[in-house]
Amino acid sequence: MNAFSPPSAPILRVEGLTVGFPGTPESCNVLQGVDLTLKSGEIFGLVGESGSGKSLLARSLVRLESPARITAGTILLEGEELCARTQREMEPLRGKKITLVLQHPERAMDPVFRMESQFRKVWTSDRVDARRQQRRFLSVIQRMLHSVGIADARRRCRQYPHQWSRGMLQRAQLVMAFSASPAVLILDEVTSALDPTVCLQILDAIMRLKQTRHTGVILITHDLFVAAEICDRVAVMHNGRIVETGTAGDIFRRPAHPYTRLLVSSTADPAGPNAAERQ
Ligand SMILES: Nc1ncnc2c1ncn2[C@@H]1O[C@H](COP(=O)(O)OP(=O)(O)OP(=O)(O)O)[C@@H](O)[C@H]1O
Repeated sequence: MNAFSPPSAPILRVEGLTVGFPGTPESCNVLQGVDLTLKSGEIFGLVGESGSGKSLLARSLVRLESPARITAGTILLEGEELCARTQREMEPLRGKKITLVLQHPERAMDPVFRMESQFRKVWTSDRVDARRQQRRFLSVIQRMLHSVGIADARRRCRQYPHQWSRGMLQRAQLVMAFSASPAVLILDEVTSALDPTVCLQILDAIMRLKQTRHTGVILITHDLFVAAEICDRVAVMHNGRIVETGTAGDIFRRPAHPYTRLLVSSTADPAGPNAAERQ
């Protein structure tokens, strides 16, 4: 699936990120000095056991860590430090430069508005050419929906969210997120609880959108098959730390850390039949 090599410019650099909940001792910080870099056009997988801190890391990167607190470390987005920003200073960046997409797409939709309106809401932006963008937004959205396998997009846009399946809503959510062309897109368990066919459609949608938009994607997943299939690099989290980072091939075929070995051995051949193609 990874036919395109990612360009090398790092757009996100996280160093020593330490996050804890007030009232708990420092030794119990949920994130304990996380380091990672993300390049433009790269899909970076984040795997690890439940409770290892993946979702808290995702929320911290968009500075929605509350009630937890960042106590140390830096988050550099295109060279800009995010940890020093107030919530108000973060608002212009969220959804535009850095976006977080969560598991339940139906919760992201307003049930009383047609899908067209849902798309229009995220399309409204402070871009210089916003007015012209508004005029052609429907045709662009329809083209993007078509590219992620949603046919008859014109009719579909006139429908309400409850008339779309969960898999379609998940793809709609991805189209919304990618349509703002953020530098960084964090996807937290977006393929969970979907049947395998829909899951493949979502993965294909992520690949197509990142290739056309050159977005750097952090993909959080419990599914090692998903990570092996789609990610350029994979990081393994354990007890609030990234214990190992490497290409999907390295992580799944030659795991170095004992926890990674345990994780991989508990899943039947996550490297899968396509592993050789990724080498
Ligand atoms: N209010 C809180 N006070 C203290 N600890 C908390 C609080 N909320 C969450 N935690 C802890 O934060 C840790 C990290 O949770 P997080 O949801 O980030 O894990 P995760 O790796 O995403 O798990 P999963 O894969 O199950 O979603 C958990 O161990 C959880 O117990």
